[in-house]
Amino acid sequence: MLIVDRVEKSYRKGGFISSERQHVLKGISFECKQGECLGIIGESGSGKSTLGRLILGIEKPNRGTIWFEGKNVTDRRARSGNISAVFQDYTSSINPFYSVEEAIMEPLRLRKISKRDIQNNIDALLDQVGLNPSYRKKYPHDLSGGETQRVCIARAVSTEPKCIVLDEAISSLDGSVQFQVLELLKSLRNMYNMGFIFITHDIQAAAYICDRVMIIRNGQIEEMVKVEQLKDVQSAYAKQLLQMIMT
Ligand SMILES: Nc1ncnc2c1ncn2[C@@H]1O[C@H](COP(=O)(O)OP(=O)(O)OP(=O)(O)O)[C@@H](O)[C@H]1O
Repeated sequence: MLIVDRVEKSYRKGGFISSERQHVLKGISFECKQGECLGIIGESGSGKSTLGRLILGIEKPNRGTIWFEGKNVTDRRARSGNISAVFQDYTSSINPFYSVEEAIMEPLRLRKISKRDIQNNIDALLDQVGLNPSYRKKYPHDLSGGETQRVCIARAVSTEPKCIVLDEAISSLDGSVQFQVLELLKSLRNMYNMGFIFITHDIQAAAYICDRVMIIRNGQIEEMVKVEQLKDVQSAYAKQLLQMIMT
C-alpha cells in the first residue's frame, strides 16, 4: 500500500541567505501493507514528524519517492481521501469557529456526497468515536481534550481512508483518556481495515496498537521489528533508547 523509497529531506539552516543545510532524513526506505499499523519511535529531532509530513504529501522529499497504491503522494489525487492525519495539538487542528459537525463535514464536502448522506454520516461517525448526537452543535471550546481528539479522529476517518498518520495523537491526553483513544483507534482499525503510521514517544502505546515498530535515529532507520520482538531489538542504540523510554 505504502512504499517509502530512499527518501531524503533537508532544510536550509539559518534562514534564506544560508546555503548550509540540515539533513533530516537520510535515505529512508520501508513498506507498509494495507491495514498494517507501523509505529515510528525515535529521539526528539530524529525526523519522525518530518517523515509523517512527507507521507501526507504536505512537504516534498528532496530525493526519493513515496508511493501510495502505485501513485506518488505528491500527486494530490493519490492521497485525497486515502490518507488522513491526526496531530498532537488537537486545539489547533480544528477551526475554533467550526461546530463539531462542520469540522467533521470539512473533508466530506470535498467529495461528491449528498448533503443528506453527509448528515447521516456525521451521526454514525460521532457514534463510532463514542460521542452522542448532541455534540454536533458544540464548539471546540465546549469540549474536553479527549472529546476534541475524538472529533479529530472522526474527521480523519470520515472519508474512510486507507491510511491515517497519527503524530503523537495521544500524547497530550491524560493517562485514562489515552487508553480510551487507543482502544477507539484499535476498534476503528478493525472496522475499516485501515493502516496507521503511529508516530510516538510512548513505547507502551506502540506495543499495544502496532504490528511493527521502526526505530529511527538521526534520519535513518536504526531497526525495524515486529512488536512481539520489541524486547529483543538487536542494535545497542535501540536497546538503549527503549530502556530510556521505558524508564
Ligand atoms: N520546516 C522546517 N524547517 C527547518 N528545520 C526543520 C523543519 N522541520 C523540521 N526541522 C528540523 O528537522 C529536525 C527533525 O524534526 P522533526 O520534527 O521531524 O523531529 P521529531 O523526531 O518529530 O522530533 P520530536 O519528537 O521532538 O517531535 C529538527 O532538528 C527540526 O528542527
